[in-house]
Amino acid sequence: MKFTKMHGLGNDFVVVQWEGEVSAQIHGLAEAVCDRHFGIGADGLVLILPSDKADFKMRIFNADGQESQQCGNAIRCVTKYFLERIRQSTSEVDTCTVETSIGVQQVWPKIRNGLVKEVTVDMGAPILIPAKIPLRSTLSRVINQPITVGQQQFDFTAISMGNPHLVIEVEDVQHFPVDKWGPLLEKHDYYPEKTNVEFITIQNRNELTMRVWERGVGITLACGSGACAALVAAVLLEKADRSAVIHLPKGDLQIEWREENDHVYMTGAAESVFDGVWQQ
Ligand SMILES: N[C@H](CCC[C@H](N)C(=O)O)C(=O)O
Repeated sequence: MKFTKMHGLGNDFVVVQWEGEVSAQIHGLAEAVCDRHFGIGADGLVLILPSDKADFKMRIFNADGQESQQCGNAIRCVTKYFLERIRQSTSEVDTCTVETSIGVQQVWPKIRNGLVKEVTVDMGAPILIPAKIPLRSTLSRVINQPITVGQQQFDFTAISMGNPHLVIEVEDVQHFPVDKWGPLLEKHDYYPEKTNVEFITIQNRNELTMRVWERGVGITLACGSGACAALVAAVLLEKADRSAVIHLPKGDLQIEWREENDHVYMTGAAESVFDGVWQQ
């Protein structure tokens, strides 16, 4: 199986232009290729498939083998792959559409000398209704509500970007024990399908810093859908404007939540690292 190793701000993926049907074996394959000692090593396996609704279809499988509904960093990577290797676009600005489980998403890359350096993605509208996240709550939406894990109480905001997120504002995210609280919150029984967990410190109304514990992966260097959820949470907390830069350990994402259509737009880099062949 030919693959391309790619990443968005260090959130890394094995990208495969998939031929034929996707069987149940895909879960075991995802786990095997993502293993950082016995496999290729990645946060996820991403398939590029034909689509009758968009230029192509993307499916994302976490390192634990489970499929997710959404992956912002992966959309930027597969857009780069599609435009450079499939369409072989030469224009400075192009656009294409990606079918994901939330529908058809439009993307706008910046192209220099035939190479895609940065991509803007329409990540759709945030979902706040608990039943659609899904989240066990009798509230109409969960903003800054208490959640307890291991005798520790946090205030959290619950958002879906197609995949579930739990956002907590902390004093100093750079020194926060993400590895201690992330796994407990990921599996909290408020979230029947588990959740991605974002910890944020808000510097000002247009700048915040985020670290993430991803569902089915653990600590990753970046989470695109998580950065969208973090901006939405900061706006709902009335501590941020609708456009802000999100600082992640290895780079920034620009996130904008537009009033006119309620959609969240994410802009950031995407890189190819190497091509390879998976023997097993
Ligand atoms: N772990 C996530 C999928 C990957 C999302 C993240 N890598 C992104 O860039 O959005 C989940 O289970 O929903």
